[in-house]
Amino acid sequence: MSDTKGLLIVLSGPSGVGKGTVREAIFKENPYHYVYSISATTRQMREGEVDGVDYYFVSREEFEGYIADNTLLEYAEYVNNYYGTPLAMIQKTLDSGKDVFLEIEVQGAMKVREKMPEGVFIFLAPPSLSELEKRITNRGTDSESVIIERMQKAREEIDMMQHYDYVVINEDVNRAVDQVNMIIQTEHLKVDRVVDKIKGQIHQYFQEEID
Ligand SMILES: Nc1ncnc2c1ncn2[C@@H]1O[C@H](COP(=O)(O)OP(=O)(O)OP(=O)(O)O)[C@@H](O)[C@H]1O
Ligand SMILES: Nc1nc2c(ncn2[C@@H]2O[C@H](COP(=O)(O)O)[C@@H](O)[C@H]2O)c(=O)[nH]1
Repeated sequence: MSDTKGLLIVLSGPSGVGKGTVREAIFKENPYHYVYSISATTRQMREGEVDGVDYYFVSREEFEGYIADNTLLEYAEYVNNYYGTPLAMIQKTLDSGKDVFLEIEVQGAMKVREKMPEGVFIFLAPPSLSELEKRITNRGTDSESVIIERMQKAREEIDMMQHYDYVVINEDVNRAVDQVNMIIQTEHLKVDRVVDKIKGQIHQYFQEEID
């Protein structure tokens, strides 16, 4: 257990906006500080994806078992598939002082906000809907009908950006990465977090004297 808890960072926004791209760049710059929360999903594995790295790919029955057993922090049904955040690693990682990154859609992010309002909620927005469609299409991972469904969802999701702490427009990846980094730094420096850290250090000092 660390004297300061890690930060829960929720990066959300429509499919194809670039959440994964931005998160990967941030992890590359600072590989030891962050832990990525690997979600469970019932979606078919895409070419190049690895089970246990990109997602835990499970059947609908398995996923419904997680729901029944309450082992998910949140879950949502998105374009005919379940997606959910396993709860077990989140608290353990935050207690160890590391920041946890969740990369999830909007319904799930709002559920996390209810349960863990101390998290930092960042909405990644596209420069325009036409650019979003271009990105999903060029990624080449989804059929035409799925792209239409994802774009329909995107319109609803963009409407929800006002419920986030921060909105970052991902026009240029490097600029978006800088802005997310700046948000994380700012959140780490917030008074209550710094006070908690000092309290933890003082407590540890006396603990060592007592021992
Ligand atoms: N700023 C950008 N400019 C142009 N293309 C981008 C930008 N950011 C990401 N992309 C591209 O857009 C596509 C979608 O990005 P990515 O897979 O990271 O999105 P995502 O939000 O994680 O999607 P999903 O939620 O479906 O997993 C990728 O091909 C990526 O290379
Ligand atoms: N509510 C949750 N949403 C999640 C989770 N993991 C991923 N996602 C989001 O789902 C959509 C579709 O993802 P894709 O990999 O099929 O393109 C996208 O917005 C993801 O961010 C989760 O655990 N919970």
